[in-house]
Amino acid sequence: MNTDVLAELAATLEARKTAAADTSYVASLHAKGLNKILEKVGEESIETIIAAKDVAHSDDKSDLIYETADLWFHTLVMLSHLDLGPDAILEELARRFNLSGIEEKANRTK
Ligand SMILES: N=c1c2ncn([C@@H]3O[C@H](COP(=O)(O)OP(=O)(O)OP(=O)(O)O)[C@@H](O)[C@H]3O)c2ncn1[C@@H]1O[C@H](COP(=O)(O)O)[C@@H](O)[C@H]1O
Repeated sequence: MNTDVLAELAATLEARKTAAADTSYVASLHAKGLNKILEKVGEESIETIIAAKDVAHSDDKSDLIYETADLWFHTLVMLSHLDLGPDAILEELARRFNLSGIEEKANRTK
């Protein structure tokens, strides 16, 4: 797995926070604000679900890969808007290694 891609994308997203909205899609999302970013996350979530459902009727997974990439990308923009990067999420996933989902849920405080 290539986590360098996430790190490189996160660095680009950070740089785009101060870029001009007319030349950068990411900067245009930041300029429109959190509601617009969340709207895109919701839209891409639905498109990913539909693509996943469609895989059941076809061997072609290319749409699912494309839509999941759109979803991950917009989720990273959301995190960046809120001053978070993929590292925090990767650390949380790593913390859960060797912890069963049932045990993890029982230990949740929220
Ligand atoms: N990975 C992506 C990426 N994935 C998807 N998208 C864009 O996300 C948008 C989502 O597609 P939609 O069909 O929903 O877009 P849309 O219909 O125009 O959206 P609305 O106007 O309806 O809201 C498209 O404009 C895609 O080009 C991305 N835009 C940018 N990146 C990365 O971010 C970097 C910085 O991008 P800029 O800020 O544009 O320079 C790029 O170099 C890439 O690495």
